[in-house]
Amino acid sequence: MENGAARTAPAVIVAIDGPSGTGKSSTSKAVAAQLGLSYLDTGAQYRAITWWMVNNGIDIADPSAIAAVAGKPEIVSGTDPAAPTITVDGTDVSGPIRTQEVTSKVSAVSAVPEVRTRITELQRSLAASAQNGIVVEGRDIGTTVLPDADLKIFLTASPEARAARRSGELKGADLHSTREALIKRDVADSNRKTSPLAKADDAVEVDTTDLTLKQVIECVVTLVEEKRTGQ
Ligand SMILES: Nc1ncnc2c1ncn2[C@@H]1O[C@H](COP(=O)(O)OP(=O)(O)OP(=O)(O)O)[C@@H](O)[C@H]1O
Ligand SMILES: Nc1ccn([C@@H]2O[C@H](COP(=O)(O)O)[C@@H](O)[C@H]2O)c(=O)n1
Repeated sequence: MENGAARTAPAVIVAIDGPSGTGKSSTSKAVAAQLGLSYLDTGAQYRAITWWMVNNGIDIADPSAIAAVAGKPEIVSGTDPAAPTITVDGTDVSGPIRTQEVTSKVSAVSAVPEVRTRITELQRSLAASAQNGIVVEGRDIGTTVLPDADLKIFLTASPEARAARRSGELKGADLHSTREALIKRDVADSNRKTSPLAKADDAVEVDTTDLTLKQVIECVVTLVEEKRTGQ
């Protein structure tokens, strides 16, 4: 049985979207592990294709150059929440996709429609093959990738809270520049033409500004369980 959990509940598809640093990855991973579901970090997929573009000398400022090679890299995501993996052409890129260079270029690459089509196909295929269900987190999961998800959550938090979380993670990086970088990425992701960062009309919004991570996880687990029992 997937993730080692003995379950009898029907498969459930959970979409978790929101801006950077709202807690999507931490929450999704923990909820999936707790409920015996698969887990997919779609941001890691966009980061992986960006890493490949940078590594292959593709001009990130030229959408047509990106589009021309969008189908080339083979991106494989492992969906065990206890040990999620991401490879490009067989190489483990879980570390390199978190560099400042990739973070600063990912919004430009993910805005290219050919890239989105390619990555969306991968995401739908992984969701369809998750036997017990899956938690998929990103920016457009509830609106575009899985519009029929059983439960959609949209996480938010103030820019100040998000910057404080991120600078803690980056070992005390400057709070002001971290906040500016987060906002810049959100603006780019929210304003692209194809499948922008957006809350689905039927998503439940959870403001995590004043919640601990544990409280957010409990809140989402409760929402999933209510969905499963038809409450
Ligand atoms: N409610 C919370 N309270 C305090 N810290 C939190 C909370 N939620 C998440 N964090 C911390 O904030 C940081 C960012 O969280 P996480 O990576 O889960 O966010 P994200 O929305 O997935 O970000 P991104 O979209 O940029 O990948 C992590 O260090 C995480 O431990
Ligand atoms: N569904 C998604 C998920 C992510 N992106 C793009 O990837 C970037 C990195 O995402 P992280 O969650 O790892 O921070 C993000 O800024 C988006 O540009 C996306 O477009 N759609």
